[in-house]
Amino acid sequence: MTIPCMSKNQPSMPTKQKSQQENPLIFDAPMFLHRSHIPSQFIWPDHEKPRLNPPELHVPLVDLGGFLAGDPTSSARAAELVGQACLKHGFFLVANHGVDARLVADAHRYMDDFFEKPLEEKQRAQRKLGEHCGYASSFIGRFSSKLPWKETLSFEYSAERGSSHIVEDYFCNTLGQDSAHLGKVYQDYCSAMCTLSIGIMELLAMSLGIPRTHFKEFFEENESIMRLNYYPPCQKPDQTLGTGPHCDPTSLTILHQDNTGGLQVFVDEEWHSIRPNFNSFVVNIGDTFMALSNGRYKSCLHRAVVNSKCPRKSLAFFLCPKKDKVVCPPLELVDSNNPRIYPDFTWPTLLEFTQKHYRADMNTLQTFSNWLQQQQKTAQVIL
Ligand SMILES: C=C1C[C@]23C[C@H]1CC[C@H]2[C@]1(C)CCC[C@@](C)(C(=O)O)[C@H]1[C@@H]3C(=O)O
Ligand SMILES: O=C(O)CCC(=O)C(=O)O
Ligand SMILES: [Fe+2]
Repeated sequence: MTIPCMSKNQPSMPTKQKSQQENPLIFDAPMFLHRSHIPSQFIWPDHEKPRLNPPELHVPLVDLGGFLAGDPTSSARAAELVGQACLKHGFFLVANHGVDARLVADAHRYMDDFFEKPLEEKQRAQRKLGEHCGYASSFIGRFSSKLPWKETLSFEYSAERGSSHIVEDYFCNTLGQDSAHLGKVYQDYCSAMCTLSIGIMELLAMSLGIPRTHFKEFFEENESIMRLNYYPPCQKPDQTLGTGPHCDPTSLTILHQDNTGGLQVFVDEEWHSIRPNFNSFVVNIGDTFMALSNGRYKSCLHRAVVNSKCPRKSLAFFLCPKKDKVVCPPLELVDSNNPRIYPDFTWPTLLEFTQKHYRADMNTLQTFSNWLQQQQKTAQVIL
């Protein structure tokens, strides 16, 4: 399958994973802390460098208490707030969300357990080129420039019947039995995120004026991605980024950031910070939901900045539909005034596009749509 040359975002083509010794640039953050400069691969272009003290974005705080208790008035109010946020920038906060505070605290605490392990232990879960699960340190070998100042651990969560131990099994099989406690916490955490996501999907449907079970049923057996983001302190935080500007290609992101701060959203032509709030989750819609809403709601450009004082941690749960689900907006959202914007696709096709052919940024969905239609034309010519 020939891939038309992508923009500069095209990741370096998959090559044999270099061993630690062969790879001249290992992102073992403490190594860099005592150097006066950071490696050039981590220095971002001037127009993308973070600015000091950005304005704060006042993101709507949606209280889910009444909705979760089944109160119709509170549910309608919550749906209205969600809809207003999604028409503006696609970001909102949820409070009284029903997720156990101890579980959130453990999920953060256990991140330290993992990311403070010696590099060779973390590399037991080394992410392979072209795959989306595993441990990655700054994506060395995957991208050749604009490397993010972060380490990540990503793994799959499935709500399908019979997959209730998928996260625990991943930790045990990948990191060994002494990481079983990590697997248990993140299994429970992902299960709580799944429940919260399905509730938010009801509110999104209500806000779009379609049956409240529509998206709930679409995502019932979701096969989602959990990502732990660990941003080590950086001595030149004004020269690099923890996570580059992007829209999430996924459907819905439920993010919990620690009290350090660093999440920024691009609204009204300017980067805005989102103040940390340990008792709430940051929720944003992604490209796949933008396609499901036929473009009514926009997935929003965001990024993460780092600092020189302390590490920053965030937990991102990316809701994704079951592999065989076709991403196609409900008929209520398509008419002569609102023609289809994006082609039908399945999530695995978009995911593979971001893992093998295109570094997710602010144009992923449109670039993917163009690529998919080109592929389909090529296939028709061959047949
Ligand atoms: C499907 C995904 C790809 C990324 C992780 C999830 C959702 C967000 C994507 C990402 C964070 C967008 C910015 C670029 C990226 C490479 C990163 O910085 O991690 C993206 C993730 C990825 O491709 O691994
Ligand atoms: O760490 C953050 O605050 C944002 C991370 C993010 O956007 C992502 O992982 O997609
Ligand atoms: Fe993101």
